[in-house]
Amino acid sequence: MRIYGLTGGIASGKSTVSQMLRELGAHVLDADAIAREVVEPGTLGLAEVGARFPGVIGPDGRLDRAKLGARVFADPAERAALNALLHPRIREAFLEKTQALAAQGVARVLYDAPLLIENGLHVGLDGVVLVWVPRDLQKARLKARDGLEDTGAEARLAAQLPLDAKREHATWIIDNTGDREATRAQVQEVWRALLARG
Ligand SMILES: CC(C)(COP(=O)(O)OP(=O)(O)OC[C@H]1O[C@@H](n2cnc3c(N)ncnc32)[C@H](O)[C@@H]1O)[C@@H](O)C(=O)NCCC(=O)NCCS
Ligand SMILES: Nc1ncnc2c1ncn2[C@@H]1O[C@H](COP(=O)(O)OP(=O)(O)OP(=O)(O)O)[C@@H](O)[C@H]1O
Repeated sequence: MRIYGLTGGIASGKSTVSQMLRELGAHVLDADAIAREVVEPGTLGLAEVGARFPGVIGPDGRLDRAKLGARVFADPAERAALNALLHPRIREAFLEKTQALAAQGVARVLYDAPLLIENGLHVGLDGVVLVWVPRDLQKARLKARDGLEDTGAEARLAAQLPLDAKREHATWIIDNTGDREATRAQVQEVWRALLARG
């Protein structure tokens, strides 16, 4: 089975591209979704996060994501601590899901992961698709989508490698500056390239 990375940055348009790829028949595994599964109520992941970050589990027993986000995006050391707890679990769940797809005979899978390159996970993959936008547009879309003030948006952008620095690791770059149809045309082209590789 071939494994491709699908990356970008916060609010660069990965989910938009991933949805378009799914419509074309691609299998996409979503790291953000896996990151939620590993802290579902009753998991060891949630227990460990609750022990390290007191007060982030709400009265309903669920993770208060806004509270934890405010803490970790404001402080690199706190973020590193959360990453150390969750990234190995996310990685393990990704490998399990990939193996299950391989056992079903699926020919290729894309791993949609915002921190793919930051975490060195692009090394050894069959290729990397980067969803790129200029930084000012990335910030504007982030603020609009998440209702963030400038400081909050800057803190989140600072937690990731700039998209411009990710370009050198990309096999294909999808420029998501234009409208959705302009992006869809590029997605179709990349999908054809993936199919051509077998
Ligand atoms: C801090 C948390 C609780 C905030 O939750 P929230 O629902 O507000 O955001 P969500 O999970 O949807 O993430 C939104 C975006 O933030 C960015 N982001 C999330 N975590 C991180 C991180 N540790 N470092 C840098 N950027 C991050 C990504 O671009 C992601 O797509 C959550 O993001 C989390 O648990 N992060 C740690 C796990 C992780 O690294 N996830 C990223 C994918 S592996
Ligand atoms: N081509 C586009 N034109 C206009 N708006 C867009 C376009 N692509 C995405 N958006 C909007 O920009 C925001 C970010 O897109 P999306 O959620 O796909 O990004 P993402 O990379 O998956 O983000 P995250 O990693 O933070 O979850 C969303 O509000 C989305 O509706």
